[in-house]
Amino acid sequence: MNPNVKIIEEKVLSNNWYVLKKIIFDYRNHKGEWQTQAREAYDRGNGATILLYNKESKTVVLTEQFRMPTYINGNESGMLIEACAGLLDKDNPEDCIRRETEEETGYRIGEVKKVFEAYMSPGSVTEILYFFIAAYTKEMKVNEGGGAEDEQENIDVLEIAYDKALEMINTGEIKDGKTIMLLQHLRLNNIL
Ligand SMILES: Nc1nc2c(ncn2[C@@H]2O[C@H](COP(=O)(O)OP(=O)(O)O[C@H]3O[C@H](CO)[C@@H](O)[C@H](O)[C@@H]3O)[C@@H](O)[C@H]2O)c(=O)[nH]1
Ligand SMILES: [Mg+2]
Repeated sequence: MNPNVKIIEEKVLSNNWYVLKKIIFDYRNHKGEWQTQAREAYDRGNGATILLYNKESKTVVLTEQFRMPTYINGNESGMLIEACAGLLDKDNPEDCIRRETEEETGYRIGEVKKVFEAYMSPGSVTEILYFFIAAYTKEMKVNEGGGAEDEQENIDVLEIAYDKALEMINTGEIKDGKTIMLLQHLRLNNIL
C-alpha cells in the first residue's frame, strides 16, 4: 500500500474481450499536496514468454504471427517475429509456458529457467510478463506447433541461427520487446 495514493473511483470503459478501466485517484506529490488524477489501465491478465535455444547448433526457436495492433501502427504486413508467449489463464507461469511452448512451437521441453519478470507497458497496461529460457533438441519435437486451432492462432515456427536473430534486431526484422530482451539475455549471460 502506498500512503500517497487514494483510489476514489474505478469505471469500466470497456469489458468486451479484456477490461479497460479509468481510475480516478488522489496522489500526494513531493510537496505534500494532494492532486486528483485520472489514468486508464488495460487489464488483459498476465503472461509468460520463453526463448528456446540449442547450444550445439547455436539456434533459437521463434514464432511468427499476424498482430493486428502492430498492423494499425506502422507494421506494413502485420507479421511479427516473437519468442513463444501466452496468457496465464489460471495456470502458474511455469505450467503456462510449458503448455504454450508445446502448443505454439511443437516442442515438449524439459527444464525451464525463469530469468526475470517485467511490466512491459507500465503507463497503460497492467500486465506483468514472466520470462523463461529453456534448452531444446530435435528429439523434443512432438508436433508441428502452430497454436491452438480453436483460437485461430496461425503461428509459424522459425528455427534461426542465434547470431542471425541478433542481427535481425539491428535490421528491424525483430521488433518485439520481449523477444529482444530474451535474445540479449542469452549473450549477456554467456549462454550462447
Ligand atoms: N476474439 C478475440 N480474440 C483475442 C482478442 N485478443 C486476443 N485474442 C486471442 O487470444 C489468444 C491469446 O493467445 P496467447 O498465446 O495466450 O497470448 P498472446 O496473444 O500470444 O500473448 C502473449 O504475448 C503478448 C505480447 O507480447 C503478451 O502481452 C501476453 O502476455 C502473452 O505473453 C490469441 O489467440 C489471440 O488471437 C480479442 O480481442 N478478441
Ligand atoms: Mg501466444
